[in-house]
Amino acid sequence: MSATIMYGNLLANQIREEIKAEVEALKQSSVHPKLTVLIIGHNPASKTYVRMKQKACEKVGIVSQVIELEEDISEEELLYQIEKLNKDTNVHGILVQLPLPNHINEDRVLEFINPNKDVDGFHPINIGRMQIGQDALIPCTPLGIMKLLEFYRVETKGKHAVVVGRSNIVGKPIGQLLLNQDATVTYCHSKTENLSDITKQADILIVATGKANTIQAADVKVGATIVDVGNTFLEHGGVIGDVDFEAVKEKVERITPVPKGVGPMTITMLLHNTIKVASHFKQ
Ligand SMILES: Nc1nc(=O)c2c([nH]1)NC[C@@H]1CN(c3ccc(C(=O)N[C@@H](CCC(=O)O)C(=O)O)cc3)C=[N+]21
Repeated sequence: MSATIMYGNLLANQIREEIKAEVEALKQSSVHPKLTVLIIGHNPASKTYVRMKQKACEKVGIVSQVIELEEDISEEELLYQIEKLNKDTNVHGILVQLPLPNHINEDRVLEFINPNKDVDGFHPINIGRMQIGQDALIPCTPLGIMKLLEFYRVETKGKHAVVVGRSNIVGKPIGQLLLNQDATVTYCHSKTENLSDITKQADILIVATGKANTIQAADVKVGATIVDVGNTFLEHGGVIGDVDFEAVKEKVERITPVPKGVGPMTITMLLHNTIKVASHFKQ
């Protein structure tokens, strides 16, 4: 039996068509959805991601503005830029591209964004709302993964979901969303002992370590569903995930590829969150 490859780009394209129609409808009621991205410094990966976000916005008719700020900008100046966007009624979504330079306090910056415009879903208010199951802006990668699991009819209720990686932007929130959908969730991380013993028990395995080859064929259960969140850029071009895809796919029921797996869903959920905010501006 060969695995189903869960192509995020196919579902992403389908959802983007729906979003495009919703943007059209919003424009009919004089709301022009707009996303503003702040990018600080010259991280090449950040530039690539921001360009992808801009292009995706353009394709569905969302206005995208990118504000490029110098690497040595002060935290106060950055907060001032955010404050202007918080107040600007034409701006629906605000995204501060991460990582930030070391001299800037990331927590302070993320908390400064108006939670109702926080299309990344990184504000403590949104994290709290999500945790208690209230309506919230949900982080894009976890939300994209949930949509992908739903599309491929992956049962979560009562299943053992193992999350490898505990970042605030992927690991922690995807575990919470799976729990909210009645999965039994185990978190693993860099200090976990006997990692393989735990990942082998997973019905659903989410791998978000940012390290290539974290998961090999021996680390998965036959028939499992594997979601690879990794995005490591190779020196000579190309991008790979955290899972040894070729070997693992022979053993499992479903697996996401990299590229064309989770990544395109992340960007699509950014568009989704932006029109979610914009639709609140409709009278
Ligand atoms: N405030 C903030 N929000 C983010 O959402 C955010 C961030 N900072 N910092 C960096 C990470 C990373 N991230 C990705 C988005 C798309 C792909 C993606 O689409 N990747 C392609 C491959 C890359 C390519 O084709 O060049 C794919 O998987 O098919 C990957 C990674 C968003 N991030």
